[in-house]
Amino acid sequence: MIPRVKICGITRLEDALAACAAGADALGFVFFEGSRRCVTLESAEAIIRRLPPFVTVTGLFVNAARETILETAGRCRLDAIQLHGDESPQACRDLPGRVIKALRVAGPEDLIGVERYPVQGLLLDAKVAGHYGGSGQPFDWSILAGFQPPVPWILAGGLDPENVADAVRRVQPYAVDVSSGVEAAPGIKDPAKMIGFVRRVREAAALFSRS
Ligand SMILES: O=C(O)c1ccccc1N[C@@H]1O[C@H](COP(=O)(O)O)[C@@H](O)[C@H]1O
Repeated sequence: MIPRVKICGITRLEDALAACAAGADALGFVFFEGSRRCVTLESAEAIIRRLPPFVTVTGLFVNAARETILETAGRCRLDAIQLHGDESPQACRDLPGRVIKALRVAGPEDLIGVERYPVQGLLLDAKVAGHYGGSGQPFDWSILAGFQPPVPWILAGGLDPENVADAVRRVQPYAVDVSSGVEAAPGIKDPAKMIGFVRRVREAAALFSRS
């Protein structure tokens, strides 16, 4: 299977269109004021309105109020909601539509009990003190040996064009999610890095399927 690619932390229309041209399957918008990639509702709405069809739009939230998420999801017509804070399984259940729960991972103990989350996808990001995510740090992928959650899972955390092929080959996720690794500066994407990232994912998956 070829992993889907989500490029997260979009703040500008030109970056969104470059990500789509590079072949991203999904784009992510960070609605968390503590992030250097935070986008306003108005900007996100304006960008999303200009996107081509068949590119999925995800909104990222950190411990946000349900009403805030619902309003943002409605106005931006989000296809999926990514919860990147300390949201409980019940908070995930209380949201409509497709929900992705992000988990911060440092060791095998962080993978225990993931089946409690009633979501359509799980995202694994590095656990880094002082960060809810987007740290640009990878975690030790070897802890994923034998990881078989009941829903599709997404690998995130410190991925970039140099390491993503190795990641895909080693852990075979449903999707990969990248933010820092394809940036020129926080919140500013680098078109060449996005092209390289998508290409490496597809090449790695093609090689894997032939071996
Ligand atoms: O990007 C952020 O600033 C951010 C803030 C708070 C929670 C999550 C955030 N980003 C997400 O974290 C992962 C990994 O990002 P990176 O590739 O290591 O930079 C990804 O899903 C980002 O969208």
